[in-house]
Amino acid sequence: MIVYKFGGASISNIERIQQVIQIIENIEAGEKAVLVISAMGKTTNALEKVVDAFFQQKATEALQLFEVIKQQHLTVAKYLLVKEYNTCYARMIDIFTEVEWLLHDKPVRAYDYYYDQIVCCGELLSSTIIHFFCKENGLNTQWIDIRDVLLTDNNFRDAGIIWDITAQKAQQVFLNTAHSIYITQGFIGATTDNESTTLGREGSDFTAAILGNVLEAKSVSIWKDVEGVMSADPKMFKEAVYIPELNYNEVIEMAYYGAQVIHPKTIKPLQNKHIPLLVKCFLNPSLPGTIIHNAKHLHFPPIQILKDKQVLITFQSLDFSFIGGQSIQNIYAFLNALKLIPNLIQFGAISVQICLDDKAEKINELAMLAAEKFDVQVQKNLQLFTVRHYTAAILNAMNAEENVVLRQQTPITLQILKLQKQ
Ligand SMILES: Nc1ncnc2c1ncn2[C@@H]1O[C@H](COP(=O)(O)OP(=O)(O)O)[C@@H](O)[C@H]1O
Ligand SMILES: N[C@@H](CC(=O)OP(=O)(O)O)C(=O)O
Repeated sequence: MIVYKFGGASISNIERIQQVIQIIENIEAGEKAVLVISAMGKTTNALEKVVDAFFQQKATEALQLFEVIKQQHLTVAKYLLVKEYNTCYARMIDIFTEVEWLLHDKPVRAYDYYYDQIVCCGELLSSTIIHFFCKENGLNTQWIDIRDVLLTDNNFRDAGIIWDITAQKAQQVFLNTAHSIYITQGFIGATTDNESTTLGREGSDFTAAILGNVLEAKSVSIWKDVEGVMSADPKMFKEAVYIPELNYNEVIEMAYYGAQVIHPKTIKPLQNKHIPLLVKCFLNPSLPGTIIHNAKHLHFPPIQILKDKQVLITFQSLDFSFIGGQSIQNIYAFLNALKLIPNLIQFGAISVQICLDDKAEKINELAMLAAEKFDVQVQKNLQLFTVRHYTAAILNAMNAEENVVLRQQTPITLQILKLQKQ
């Protein structure tokens, strides 16, 4: 069994979908494969706007925004399909209708619940189109609604996987049937009450890793628009170089510090079962891509990661007492309650500074909660720049940087938090 994940960029237009079909056609005969599909292009962003309008009780606007998404998907299906168009159309109408029914109601539950019920249709639609396009091209694919397999808790928008039931269902669905190529959705799941859930933005990589784990896949490949994992985002750093081989440790660090190429939750399920992760280029499938596995003693180039929209919170004791175990416990309790993960922490005698992603509402809540026990200061509009495996030249250049509010250095990792250029 192999798992392939196709992200939004790989299916963002008709030409790219045609390229993806060639990759699927090249899967070796007799090999079982699960194809995990994300929503096309920026569909999830567009669906988020539908959710916002619906939740603000702007029903007409929500329906209009949804109509645009509908037409875009119908146009793609119409262009790609002839024989299979009617069946595909009927399936798409079912998906549209489910959302439209909901949009005609008034919101009575929490925002996150509606988010998941609406946003999940992006992956349902894209996977339906790809499945029928495979059939149109003579491939005998089987479409699976992942919501019947990947079961989660009801923590909408960041649902937690119920691993044992998911493993059992995945094995029943994907291993006990004669089909060889399955098409399913990334990013979405369902509760045991059949309510749709999502796993967090960009969560399709995680879905591929979950399925790889429970199906004990030979490998998981994620198909991207880059040659493989690079030493930095090539859209931001011209000097970025391709890295042919990485280990799980390095990638988990990169993802944690904000490298956007792989979702941070992807590595653990694969590392736990020693399943290699391949990052491959859909624009040129013959390129080797990057292999991520258990390798030791690798030599890495300097790896640079820029994370925008950071905030620095300084918690200072109210009475000049030292920051000790109890105060740290209090701060961690606040962070845990709000599900906030620090990107950087620095201790002083009577203060502690924590850098976090600027999720405005949660940051305000954190500041309010902590104000009872600390003097709290919040500094916004910051950028976290991390370099792993830095050289002397990089160290000098980073030491010369201006507008730095925090700096941290270990023998491997150098980080500066600086004012974001407006
Ligand atoms: N270290 C890195 N190596 C390669 N690509 C990176 C890196 N950091 C960020 N990226 C960006 O990740 C993009 C691919 O990821 P993404 O667009 O999220 O793919 P998808 O939507 O297909 O999952 C690349 O176009 C690149 O700009
Ligand atoms: N469509 C979802 C899930 C996802 O993983 O997408 P992509 O593979 O395009 O990053 C999102 O945009 O968040």
